[in-house]
Formats: sequence, C-alpha cells, structure tokens
Amino acid sequence: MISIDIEKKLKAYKGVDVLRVKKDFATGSITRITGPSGVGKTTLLKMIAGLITPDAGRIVVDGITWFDASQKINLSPQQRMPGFVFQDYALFPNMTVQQHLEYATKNTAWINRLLTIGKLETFTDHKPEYLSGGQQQRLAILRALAIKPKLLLMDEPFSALDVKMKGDLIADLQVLFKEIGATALIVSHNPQELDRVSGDELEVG
Ligand SMILES: Nc1ncnc2c1ncn2[C@@H]1O[C@H](COP(=O)(O)OP(=O)(O)OP(=O)(O)O)[C@@H](O)[C@H]1O
Repeated sequence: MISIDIEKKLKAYKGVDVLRVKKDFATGSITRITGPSGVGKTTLLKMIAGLITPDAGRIVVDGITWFDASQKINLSPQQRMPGFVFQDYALFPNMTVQQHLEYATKNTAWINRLLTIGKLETFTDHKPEYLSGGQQQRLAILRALAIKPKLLLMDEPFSALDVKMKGDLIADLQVLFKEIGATALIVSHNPQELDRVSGDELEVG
C-alpha cells in the first residue's frame, strides 16, 4: 500500500497555487492520473520519487516512511528507487539501447525479455539519436522496468506510440507488473488509453 498525503506550493500556476494530494494506492494496482496541463501531475510523481520535496505531509510505502515533514524524514531517490518514465524520456545520449538496460541490471534473460516486449531486439546497438520517437519512448519504459521496481511512476509513457503498438505494449506491461508485483501510477491525458487496465483514477487539481 502506498499512502500519500502531501502539499506543495507550486511556482507560477494561475488559479490553483497549492497542490494537495491525499490518496492510498493498493499494492499491485494501476492508477491513471489525470488533470489539466500545469496542475502538478509531473510534480506529484517527482515528489513520490524524492526528486522534489513536498512542503508538508507524509508518504508511506509498504509501512516504510519515505517522507514525513513533521518528523523530518526524507529518503533519497536512491533509497526509494522507483522506476521512473520521464515525459521527455531522459535517455543517455552516449549509450546504446543495450547499455541503457545493462546499466540498470545484469540479468540478461530479463533484458532480452524486455527488448522483445518493447520490440527493440534489432536496435540494441543504436544510440537514442538513431531511434524514432516511439522507439525512444519504449526504451525509457524498458529502462524503468529493468530494475524490477515495486513502484513505477510513468509520465505520459505512451504519447509517442501508435494505437496498435500501445495496445500490445499495455497488455504485455500488465503481465510484467503482476509478475514483479509493481504498483503503477500513470499520468495519461488519453481517457481510452488505460480503460481496460487501470482500476483507479486520481484527478489532480
Ligand atoms: N520544484 C518545484 N517546486 C514548485 N513548483 C514547481 C516545481 N517544479 C515545477 N513547479 C511548478 O509546478 C507547476 C505544475 O507543473 P507540472 O509539470 O507538475 O504540471 P503537469 O500537470 O505535469 O503539466 P503537463 O500536463 O502540462 O505536463 C508549474 O507551474 C511549475 O512551474
């Protein structure tokens, strides 16, 4: 169970200037996070990952306090180690597809399985600049999964994929999430995208 009750004053957002989120996520659940542009969806994911510090509140994951403003507990991103798919992918320009995955894990069988799921088997020696937008996005997803994270934070992870690729990938990811026992929080603007897999929705703002 992931229990979040946090507040953060946002810089320069008209109308709503404080982001408040109070929500419990069941272990193994997939939640779609929605809300208008600029409301703080990315900021929320980054606060959970430990990349941005909330002003107040608590984050408790499986009984472990990751953040507590009043008790001054704030685990580092390395201690939290979620899988994170950034909206702009944040790939390493000088690393090939294979090196991105090997940087995260030494488990070759797992790497090969991820490459198959992401349909990147024939691109293992390509660097990001020689990949299409959709291939880069799939690599960002595979890299996040390489560490078999218990928590996956995904920021618009399917925005560059065509409908068929997206459908296939989401079906495969569902199986993988179950297998590794991951809880997923997925920011998505597209209402149809996660209809069949996401049991829950969190509307921010
Ligand atoms: N570290 C930070 N501290 C406070 N405010 C921040 C911080 N980083 C970003 N913000 C502000 O938070 C607001 C929301 O940005 P954010 O990227 O979280 O929105 P979003 O809902 O993900 O938007 P979009 O759907 O367009 O990606 C912005 O106005 C931004 O200036």
